[in-house]
Formats: sequence, C-alpha cells, structure tokens
Amino acid sequence: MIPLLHDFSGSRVLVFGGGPVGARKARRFAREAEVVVVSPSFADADFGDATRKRAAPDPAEVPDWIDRIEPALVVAATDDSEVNAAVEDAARERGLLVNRADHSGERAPGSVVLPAMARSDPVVVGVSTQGHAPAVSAVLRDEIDAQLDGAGELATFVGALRDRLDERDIDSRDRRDVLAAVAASESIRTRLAEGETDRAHDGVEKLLRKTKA
Ligand SMILES: C[C@@]1(CC(=O)O)c2cc3[nH]c(cc4nc(cc5[nH]c(cc(n2)[C@H]1CCC(=O)O)[C@@](C)(CC(=O)O)[C@@H]5CCC(=O)O)C(CC(=O)O)=C4CCC(=O)O)c(CCC(=O)O)c3CC(=O)O
Ligand SMILES: NC(=O)C1=CN([C@@H]2O[C@H](COP(=O)(O)OP(=O)(O)OC[C@H]3O[C@@H](n4cnc5c(N)ncnc54)[C@H](O)[C@@H]3O)[C@@H](O)[C@H]2O)C=CC1
Repeated sequence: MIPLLHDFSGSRVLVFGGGPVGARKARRFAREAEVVVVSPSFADADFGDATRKRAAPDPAEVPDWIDRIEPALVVAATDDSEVNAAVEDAARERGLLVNRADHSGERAPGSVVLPAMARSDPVVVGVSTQGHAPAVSAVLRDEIDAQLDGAGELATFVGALRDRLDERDIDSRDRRDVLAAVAASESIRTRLAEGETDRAHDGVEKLLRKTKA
C-alpha cells in the first residue's frame, strides 16, 4: 500500500455504523468533508459536524444509500459483517474509495486504510501497519507526536521564505542550500516554537550572507 494525502473538501463521505469507530472516522473526515453517518443507534461520542441519519439498511438497501448520498468515500464500520461486505462491494462497483473498519491484514485491492495521525499543521504524519497492528500505529504516532514541536511553524516559515527567495536574485543551487539549512536549523526551529519570529529571521539572514545571496 502507498500513503497518499487526499483533499476531501467539497466531497461527501458516507459512514455506515454509529458506534465509537464510526464516530472516530466521521470526526476525522468532518474536518474537511461533508459527512453523513447512517445507523440505527449512535454512540455517546463526538461525530464532529456529521449529519446523522437513523436507519438500519440491510445489505440489499446499501447501494441505494450510496446512490442517494453520492459520496467520494464510504466507510464500513457497522458490527454486521454482511452489511460491511455489502458496503465494500457496492462502493467498489461504483469505483469509490472504501474503508472497511472490520478487516485487518490482507486487504482487498483498492481499499483504504486510515492511519494513526499526528499533526502540527501544515505538517501531517500518518502511521500505518498496512492493517496488521493498529495498536502499534497508535504507539508510534504518540512517539512522533512528541517530536513535532515547532514543526508546523517551521513549515509555514520555510514556505514563506521560498516565496521571498523567488524575489531575490539567487541561483537555484544556493536557494536549495538555504532552504535545506533553514529546515535543518535547530536554533531557528526553537525560536519559532517560542514565538520569536524576528530572531528566526535574523538566523535566516545570517545563512543568506554565508551564501552571499
Ligand atoms: C485495518 C484498520 C481499518 C481502518 O482503516 O479502520 C483497522 C482495523 C481494526 N482495528 C481493530 C482494533 C483496534 N483499532 C485501534 C485503533 C485504531 N485503529 C486504526 C486503524 C485501523 N484499524 C486500520 C489499520 C491501521 C494500520 O494500518 O495500522 C487507527 C490507527 C486509526 C483510526 O481508526 O482512526 C486507530 C488509532 C486511533 C488513534 O489513536 O488515533 C485499537 C486501539 C485502541 O482502540 O486503542 C484497537 C484495539 C487493539 C487491536 O485489536 O489491535 C480491529 C479489531 C476489532 C475487533 O476485533 O473487535 C480491526 C479489524 C480487524 O482486526 O479485523
Ligand atoms: N478500525 C478500527 O479502529 C476498529 C474497528 N473495529 C471494528 O469495527 C466495527 C465497529 O466498531 P464499534 O464502533 O466499536 O462497534 P459497535 O458495535 O459499538 O457499533 C456498531 C454500530 O453499527 C450500527 N449498525 C448495526 N447495523 C447497522 C446497519 N445495518 N447499518 C448501519 N449501522 C448499523 C450499530 O447500531 C452500532 O451503532 C467492529 O465490529 C469491529 O469489527 C473495532 C475496533 C477498532
């Protein structure tokens, strides 16, 4: 399996199953997609901004739900494996992305796994065991999360620096060297994490003088 980032803004996601797992998936996707959760009952959990529809479709009724909602991705998170299988089949027939929450290990071709995630926007890290051991993904995610201090600020800062360098007369090799040096600079990252943006800019100027840019 290959990790990809997919932008779901403007898309719909349909979740079958309103238990804790359906809620977790709904919350995740509701950050940017319009999410609908179909279930006969809903756990006392945070579903983000998802719309809840109370219904218990049997396997034969699943395709109709998908055709009505027109999602880009479908999640099968019920506790009924026949319903989950019908969700997977109907999604696949329609060429939609499908995440099946009740399967691990060997995956059907074309299936989607949700990784454990650590974020320091705009930096995002996903960890997966390709379905084999989700608890391991969660532990590794916690370890990575502890290392992300200042990562988001650094990415935002270096992104803006790229634009500023485009306005300077700097050759492309020097540009790359400066960006790599700033990205790797512990002191600039620490200053940014502490909100000392001016001092981070001083650090950049020092590096630029070294490359005579
Ligand atoms: C294949 C996958 C499908 C998918 O994409 O959903 C899947 C499948 C299954 N999970 C099961 C169990 C658990 N899942 C978790 C936790 C998480 N599971 C997540 C993802 C995935 N789980 C995908 C693979 C990810 C990868 O590649 O590593 C995370 C990372 C992301 C998320 O779900 O958002 C999230 C961490 C969230 C976070 O902390 O952020 C815990 C730990 C806990 O709850 O504390 C347990 C109990 C311990 C255990 O059993 O290992 C079971 C058995 C159910 C049963 O037997 O009842 C199945 C089905 C099966 O094994 O058949
Ligand atoms: N991916 C993951 O991280 C995990 C996956 N699982 C798997 O995911 C499944 C769901 O986990 P939980 O939320 O903990 O289970 P749960 O049993 O608490 O919730 C299942 C939900 O599905 C609903 N449901 C039942 N029939 C339905 C139908 N025909 N249509 C729509 N909804 C229906 C139920 O009303 C309930 O709200 C489990 O059966 C298990 O196989 C379990 C733990 C973690």
